[in-house]
Amino acid sequence: MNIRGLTHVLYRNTPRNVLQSKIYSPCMLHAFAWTCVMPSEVKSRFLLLYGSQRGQAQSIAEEIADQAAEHGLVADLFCLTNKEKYNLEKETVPVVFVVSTTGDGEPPDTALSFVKTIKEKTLPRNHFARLNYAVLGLGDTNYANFCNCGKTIDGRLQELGAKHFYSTGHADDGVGLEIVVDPWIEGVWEALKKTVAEMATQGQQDTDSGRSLHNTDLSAASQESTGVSGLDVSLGLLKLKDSPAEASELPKSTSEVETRGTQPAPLEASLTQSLLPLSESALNVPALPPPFLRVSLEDAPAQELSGPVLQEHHQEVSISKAVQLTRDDSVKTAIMLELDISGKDIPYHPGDSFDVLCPNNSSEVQRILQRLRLEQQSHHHVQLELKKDTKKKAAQLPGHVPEGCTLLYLLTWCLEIRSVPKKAFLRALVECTEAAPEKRRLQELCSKQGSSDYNRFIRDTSVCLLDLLLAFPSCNPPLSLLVEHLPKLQPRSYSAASSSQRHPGKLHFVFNIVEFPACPERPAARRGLCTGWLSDLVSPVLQPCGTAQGPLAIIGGAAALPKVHVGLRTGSSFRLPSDPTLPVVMVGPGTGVAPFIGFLQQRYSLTSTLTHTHTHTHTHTH
Ligand SMILES: Cc1cc2nc3c(=O)[nH]c(=O)nc-3n(C[C@H](O)[C@H](O)[C@H](O)COP(=O)(O)O)c2cc1C
Repeated sequence: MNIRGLTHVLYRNTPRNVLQSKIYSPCMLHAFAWTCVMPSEVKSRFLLLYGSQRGQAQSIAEEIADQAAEHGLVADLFCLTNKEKYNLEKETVPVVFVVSTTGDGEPPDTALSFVKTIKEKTLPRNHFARLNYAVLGLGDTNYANFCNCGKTIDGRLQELGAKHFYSTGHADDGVGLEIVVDPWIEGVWEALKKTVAEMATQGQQDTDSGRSLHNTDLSAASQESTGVSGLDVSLGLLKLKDSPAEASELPKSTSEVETRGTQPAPLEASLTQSLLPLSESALNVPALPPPFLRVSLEDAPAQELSGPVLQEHHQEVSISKAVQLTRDDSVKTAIMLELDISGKDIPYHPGDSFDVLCPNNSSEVQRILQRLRLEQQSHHHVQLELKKDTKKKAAQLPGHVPEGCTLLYLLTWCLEIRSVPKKAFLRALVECTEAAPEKRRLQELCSKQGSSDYNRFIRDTSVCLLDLLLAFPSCNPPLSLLVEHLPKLQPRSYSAASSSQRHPGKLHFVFNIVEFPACPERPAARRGLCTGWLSDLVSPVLQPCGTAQGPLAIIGGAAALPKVHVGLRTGSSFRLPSDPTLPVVMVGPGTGVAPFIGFLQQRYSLTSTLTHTHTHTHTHTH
């Protein structure tokens, strides 16, 4: 029985709902039938052609040929110069080109004649209509015409009707060929196997339709032989059941086969997935930032630090009061905190702001430790050293990491783990990522071509290191990379919402608990770093006390008042005009009205400003 006959049997015996489900298309049945009748021990071949000046393209092509057997394929490997060995016009298998560029964007000597031939102006537009090919171009971005030979061959084959079966790779010797070459080779096998099968199916269809054109009797005989009776087809993949169908519903045209891509195209781009053209584009990725730190962990007994890294002007103060300003069903929870600054040197004025030193979220720290597989060493002491052979200019030990602090302390109080990773960090993460598609996506995100995806999926959604580690599970960076790339954990600043004249020894500030809802890039919702931490600090001591209009909760007795570290920010010029007769209009969004409360208390010695101002704000912001 021929392929078409077997396809027909499969088709007639496959339930309609299975066919309609798009899981098994008629086209697939056809391809499947082809694989059924193919002798399993015969390896599928493909043609592998290289053009090389100094041997790199040749050795990469040889490497591809060596790996082919592992994938059940065999490569016919030739240098482009050996034209008598191949015939692209008649080729019935996929063709892979590996070509470098030399001189000033010229083809290597061994590819010159091939390029000249395909550039021949007399060639018709459909000259290579049957050709399925992929190009791996080698070049160097330090030269003006990057990968020009690969691009020339690619462009001309397209003009002459050939089709890509796999995206073109442009590898840059300037940053390391392997950045593109390795993932390109890893991905080519799947595409090759599919294309080999599709071309074989196509070849068979062409043969069959050729036969039917020339011999109608043979066609009739073949249709007879496709009757179910007398055939015993048993397949594990498909559950066969009688279901009559017309032979005319079988795929007939070549376009049905050709329009199927080698991989299902994603519908939407995401943090981990790009769309065309980016997914097939050549990438300009930044140079790999040179590593400069050696980080070791020591299990030596030493005093463990606790609390933030303090500077001179930072002081520890108690939270003496907390008032929840909004009701539970409000869009945002607003809280006013009163700090007891009596006896401290914090000479603030309304219009000033001050820093609150907050730690990273402990569960995020734990999850990073887990991902780095360092949970067991969280209390080990971190030793930092500059790499002696580092190529980084003016490399320095990070000043924000205290000597000998523990790993837990480092991640809790020193590094901004929520910071949005810069492109250089993404570039460095590429090197620690195993899976080829993840590697490629990280390359895209740090590349020039992937800039808008970077903005959309990383910067605008405030994606942080942990989000990336979760989205790219085969990315396993060493601790040193985190210390090199994560910036110093910054304090968060708040405006004073009180006047020290009105509240001597006290400092008020107001904040909303910022919620970042879950999104595809960040599957778990999270709260603002400092506001989430502050609300956790006070919530155990908040006691409900609300009336319909008044505050809902207020901090309980003097016991167990939480402490925070703060520092006054100097140099503010945000002040009320000194002329008290001057009318002032104050406009601010939400908790942005905080400094105005201080101004009003200062000027009018108001006591109930907070609630009034808040009510007013509410009206305007919702
Ligand atoms: C003399 C010379 C000229 C080159 N000119 C270019 C060029 O114009 N464009 C480009 O992208 N790469 C250029 N390259 C980089 C090579 O294409 C790249 O190093 C490639 O990996 C070499 O592969 P091969 O050893 O197979 O020739 C040039 C390299 C050399 C040594």
